[in-house]
Amino acid sequence: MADDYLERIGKLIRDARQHRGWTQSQLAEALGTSQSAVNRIERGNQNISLEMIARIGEALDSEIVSLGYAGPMHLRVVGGRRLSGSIDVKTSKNACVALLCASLLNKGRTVLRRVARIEEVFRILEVLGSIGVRTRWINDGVDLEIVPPAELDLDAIDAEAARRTRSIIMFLGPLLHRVNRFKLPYAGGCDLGTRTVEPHMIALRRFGLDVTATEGIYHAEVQRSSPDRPIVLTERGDTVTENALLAAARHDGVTVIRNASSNYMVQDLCFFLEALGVQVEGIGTTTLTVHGVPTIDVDVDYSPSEDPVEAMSLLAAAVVTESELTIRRVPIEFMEIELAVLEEMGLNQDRSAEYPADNGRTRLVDLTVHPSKLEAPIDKIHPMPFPGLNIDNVPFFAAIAAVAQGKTLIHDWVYDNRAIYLTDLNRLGGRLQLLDPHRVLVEGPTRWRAAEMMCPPALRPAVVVLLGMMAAEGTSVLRNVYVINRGYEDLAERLNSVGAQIETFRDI
Ligand SMILES: CC(=O)N[C@H]1[C@@H](OP(=O)(O)OP(=O)(O)OC[C@H]2O[C@@H](n3ccc(=O)[nH]c3=O)[C@H](O)[C@@H]2O)O[C@H](CO)[C@@H](O)[C@@H]1O
Ligand SMILES: C=C(OP(=O)(O)O)C(=O)O
Repeated sequence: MADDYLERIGKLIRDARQHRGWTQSQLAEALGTSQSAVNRIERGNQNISLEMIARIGEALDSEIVSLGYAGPMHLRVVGGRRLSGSIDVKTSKNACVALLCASLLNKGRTVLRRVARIEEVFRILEVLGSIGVRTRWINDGVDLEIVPPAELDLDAIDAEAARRTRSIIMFLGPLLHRVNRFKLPYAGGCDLGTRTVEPHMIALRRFGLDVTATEGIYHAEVQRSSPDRPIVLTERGDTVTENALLAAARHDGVTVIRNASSNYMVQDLCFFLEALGVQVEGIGTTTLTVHGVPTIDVDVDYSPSEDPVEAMSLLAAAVVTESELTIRRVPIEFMEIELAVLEEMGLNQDRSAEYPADNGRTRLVDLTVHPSKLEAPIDKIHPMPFPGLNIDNVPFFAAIAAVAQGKTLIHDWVYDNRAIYLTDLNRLGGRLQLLDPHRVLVEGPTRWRAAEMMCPPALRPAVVVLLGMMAAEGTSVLRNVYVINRGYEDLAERLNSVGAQIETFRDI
């Protein structure tokens, strides 16, 4: 961009900011950057991306600089490049959304450290903001502060934001302690086939919540009651376990939850509840005993842990690009089975000594992946609830199997649609055969070729396609990557920092 152009944009931004009555620091906070960066932008001394112009336009609600915010975001990938160096894993989407919902339990101020700046979190923040919860990014946009109002304004709920996430379902647990009657829009999220919320209703009914669903709205009525015996979950699902925990946290008494998920996000939520003064026994097991407290009013400061699925994604990026890459801050307990399978496939990797995550509980390692000659595994790849191979990590095995010698059977029994989207890799030269909606046979190795295509409407398969593009020589285009931004913060920029060449652009 020519310098005078930068200066002109800088002036427009300054005018729009002043028109809004904001200081540079306030704008910086809204953008998650520093005051000095805003100052440089306004003086035209900072190269500024279309992406940043779009975000400023959005923050200032200004037509003048909203030019770049016209359409969906796309990625242009120059593939065939080796990655090198090291990259940090960010905090997990799934813990962050659960903790945001959990903040509704607390009358006090909640601070969550190093929250991933991802679309899924933004949607929940929009919903929280619409019902009167004050949220703001602090410490240069790194941490989140959440301050609830005395009364929530549930009638004002931002239904559009709510419908774009599935996590909104986790409002039910906390809300049943605050209001006797409320409405919530249906939960949305990725298109992965049928994902019922029946297990949530079955668990929460025990606390006196009755929900009828009509025309895209859940109508909730609460006549608070005590579960008189252990709650047995009908599925060992993550968010259903979290919802039961959230309901139990402010239930005046002891609640036992059986067939609970002990997955990473559930553990993070348990640690957070403990910080709120709710004792939880059995963390990491399938029976959780919750000593609820009727009123929670504490100023709490908590650091959610790192994302094992992001760790798996970065590992898969290294494997398909035949790179040597160190992935730092890997929550090893939640990657062990994946790594054991990959070792059997021939992956050459080494790990640092373990060290604690900022929550003081989760164990992390730095993992270095070396270029390896991989063979297809003898047994099929299939997920199980933790401690099994993580359901969200299964799609990454499709990309890895594509570079391994031989045939790998991937069986995603969990989701109706997800395995189907993996066959998008065929557009990039992959040889994947869909045996039925849940099983794909991947034949490797692959001679990748560049292509232009739409993102599949599911987060992990979309990233798998991106990985294929990174492996393919030439320039590929991946269109409409909102679904990736739902779960990954600045993925393109971060991969570029270790040697990828991915450009983000928008239709203007
Ligand atoms: C915000 C969040 O944390 N999302 C995660 C959570 O979603 P969430 O907890 O919403 O997962 P679902 O309730 O949709 O469960 C996933 C699928 O597995 C099936 N199922 C699940 C458990 C079980 O014991 N038996 C069974 O059949 C469900 O019927 C469903 O089809 O868990 C999923 C499964 O780990 C992950 O993919 C999501 O990333
Ligand atoms: C399926 C996923 O998430 P969600 O439950 O948010 O749709 C995922 O993280 O891969």
